[in-house]
Amino acid sequence: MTILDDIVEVKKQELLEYPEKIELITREKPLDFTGSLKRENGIALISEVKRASPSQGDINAVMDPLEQAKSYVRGGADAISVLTDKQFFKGSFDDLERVSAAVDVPVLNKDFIIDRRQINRAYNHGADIVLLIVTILDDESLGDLYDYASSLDLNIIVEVHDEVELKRALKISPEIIGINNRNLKTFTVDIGNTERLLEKYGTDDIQFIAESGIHNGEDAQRMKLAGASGMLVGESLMRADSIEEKIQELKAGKVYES
Ligand SMILES: O=C(O)c1ccccc1NCC(=O)[C@H](O)[C@H](O)COP(=O)(O)O
Repeated sequence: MTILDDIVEVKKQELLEYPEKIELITREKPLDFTGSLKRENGIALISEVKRASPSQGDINAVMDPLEQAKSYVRGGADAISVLTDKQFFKGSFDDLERVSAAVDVPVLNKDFIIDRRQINRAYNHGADIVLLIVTILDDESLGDLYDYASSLDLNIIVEVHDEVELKRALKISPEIIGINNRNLKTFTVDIGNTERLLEKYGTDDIQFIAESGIHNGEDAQRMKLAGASGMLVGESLMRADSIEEKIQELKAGKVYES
C-alpha cells in the first residue's frame, strides 16, 4: 500500500457520507484558464495554497488561505490552486470557497477525484478548474469524469507522471495535461520528468503544465524551455519570505546554462 492508495481509500470512505446526489447551484460560468496558457511569451503560474502534504508534513500551518491567495494574485499568479483534502493536506472546501470568492483569476480545486459528486462539490464551491489524476482512475472513469466536468464548462487538468499514463491521457484528447514531477507513490521529485516527456510527446495541440518540485527561476526556465506553458508551484511559494519576489523570480526565470 502506498500513501496514494491510502488517500484514495479515504476518498472512498468520504464518498459513503456524501448524499447520493449533489445538486448543482446556480453560479457564474467558470473562468477560462486556457487563455493564460496560450500566451506567446512567458509561462503561466498556478500558485498553490498548501498547508501540509504527505511528503513534507506541515509546510505552513499558520497561513490564512485567503491572504495567501490574495498575495499570489498581487504577485502576478495566473491561477490559484486550493487543496481541499483534509486528512493529508489540511485543506478544506471552505478554503476553496473563500479563495474563489475573493480572487478574479481561475481557481483549481486540487483533490483526488474519483466520483462525479466531487466535481459537483468543486463546482458548488467556486472551482473553475478540476484535476483528474490518471493513475487513480481507470480509462472508463477518466473519460466519464472528463466529459462530465467539460459539460459544466470547467477547465480540466489531466495529470500524468509517466509515459504509460500520458498515453492513456492522450486517448481522451485533453486540452491540458499536467505532468507531475513528483511520483505520488514514492514521493521522488525530478523536474527532468517534464523535460523527458515533452521531448518525446510535446505538441502545440495540448497545453502542458509542469507540476511539483519547481523551486526557483532556473527550474521555471527549464520547464519553459522544455515546452511547458504553465507550472504549478506549492511548497516554494508557501515557504517564501516574499511571495511577490518569489513569483517574479519564477515567472521571469533565470538564464539557464546547460
Ligand atoms: O505533495 C505531496 O507530498 C503529495 C503527496 C501525495 C500526493 C500528492 C502530493 N502533492 C500534490 C501535488 O502535486 C503538489 O501539491 C503540487 O504539484 C505542488 O507541488 P510542490 O510545488 O512541490 O509543492
